[in-house]
Amino acid sequence: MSANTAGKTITCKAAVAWEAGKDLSIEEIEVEAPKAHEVRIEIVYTGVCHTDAYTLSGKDPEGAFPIVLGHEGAGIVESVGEGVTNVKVGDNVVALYTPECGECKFCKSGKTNLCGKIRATQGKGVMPDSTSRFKCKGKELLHFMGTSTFSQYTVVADISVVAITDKAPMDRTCLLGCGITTGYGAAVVTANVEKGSNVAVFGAGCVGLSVVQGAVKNGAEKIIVVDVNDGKEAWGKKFGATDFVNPTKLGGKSIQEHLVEMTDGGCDYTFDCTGNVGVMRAALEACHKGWGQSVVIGVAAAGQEISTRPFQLVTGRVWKGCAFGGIKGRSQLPGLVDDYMTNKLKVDEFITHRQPLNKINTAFQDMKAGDCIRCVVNMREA
Ligand SMILES: NC(=O)c1ccc[n+]([C@@H]2O[C@H](COP(=O)([O-])OP(=O)(O)OC[C@H]3O[C@@H](n4cnc5c(N)ncnc54)[C@H](O)[C@@H]3O)[C@@H](O)[C@H]2O)c1
Ligand SMILES: N[C@@H](CCC(=O)N[C@@H](CSCO)C(=O)NCC(=O)O)C(=O)O
Ligand SMILES: [Zn+2]
Ligand SMILES: [Zn+2]
Repeated sequence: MSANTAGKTITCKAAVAWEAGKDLSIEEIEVEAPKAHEVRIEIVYTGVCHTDAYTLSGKDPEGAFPIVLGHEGAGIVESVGEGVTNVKVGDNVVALYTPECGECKFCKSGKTNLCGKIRATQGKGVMPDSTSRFKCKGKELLHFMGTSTFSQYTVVADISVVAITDKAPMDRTCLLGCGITTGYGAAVVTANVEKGSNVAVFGAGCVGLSVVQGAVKNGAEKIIVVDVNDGKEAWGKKFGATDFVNPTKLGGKSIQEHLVEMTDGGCDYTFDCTGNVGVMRAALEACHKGWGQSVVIGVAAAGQEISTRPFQLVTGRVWKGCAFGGIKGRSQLPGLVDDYMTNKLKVDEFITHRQPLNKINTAFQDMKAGDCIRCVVNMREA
């Protein structure tokens, strides 16, 4: 493909979100060649994340339409624009919605994985030069999170892509583009959970189970999964959780009170993996006085706000949050792929459903059903 298509517009299939709240539509779209410091990727597999559904719902203040959603993708570099040195044609890659330029104030701070270089245009759904590479039926389509993996071909900034070993199966590594890395990184990098800690994880989806996996890796002693779905008890145990609590079955006692009792004063670390602001409050208040830390990972709808008594913070609890687990994609993702390849990181276990591109709306339905951890979409089957 690359010999014939470099420098030309490619026509391919993509799932287009024409408007908020409507199903995606499989369309033929035109994908322009990459400009300087851009990379065109054939997306081979993509996961579907709750954040895609969140933006499609219309509750994302940055969500605009029509758009090509998707941000959990793996594929092969088809062509590169002028000046691209970090990847080459034929490389197996993972798209990064959290880029890493290595040069901006954020990248150089050593304090965060957030990169400022292209965040403004990324949030507006355009490439760094403020234009789109996608067209359908004569209309421009917006990019999503700098990745747009629901297209058979996409164009990303060179700082938004990382090459990984071609020995790793792309139908698994796509999940390192968001869900698994996010939860695992939140435990291992952002919280840096200490050996012997008590940990509570609210919400046992792909993100929460990945937090469990990270807490196990760091030697946590008690790992309590909190979920309203009893079916998640077995999932939590599969990943190494020691306890499970269904907060709706506490006979009127609050979940924070229950966790404080279970842990002799409160958890050392808690994680919100639900996106529910009431849960975020409970997670903070379940922390141990003096040192407990609560990490917000869940994404809440526009207009939602968190609250607690300031006394909770005055008495030493810490409220923080992270995107992509605090992981720097270009520096750290290849290491996670190696951990997967050497059986140190579970990835296969998260895949409960698979769909072809032409059934991507079923993948969204799968995701919303209680028995789905992740659905992987095969982009070559359309
Ligand atoms: N910050 C980031 O970088 C980042 C990355 C990926 C996903 N996210 C967000 O993380 C969240 C989780 O994603 P996911 O894919 O794991 O979702 P998911 O829907 O698969 O899992 C959420 C789990 O929370 C449980 N839950 C719902 N309400 C609850 C409640 N009141 N108390 C306890 N449990 C409850 C559900 O039963 C489910 O098991 C979403 O909000 C998503 O948008 C954030
Ligand atoms: N546009 C949304 C923000 C959504 C959000 O917080 N996204 C996370 C990644 S979620 C992946 O599933 C993120 O990367 N945040 C940091 C950033 O966007 O710079 C809103 O405004 O609510
Ligand atoms: Zn995501
Ligand atoms: Zn940067």
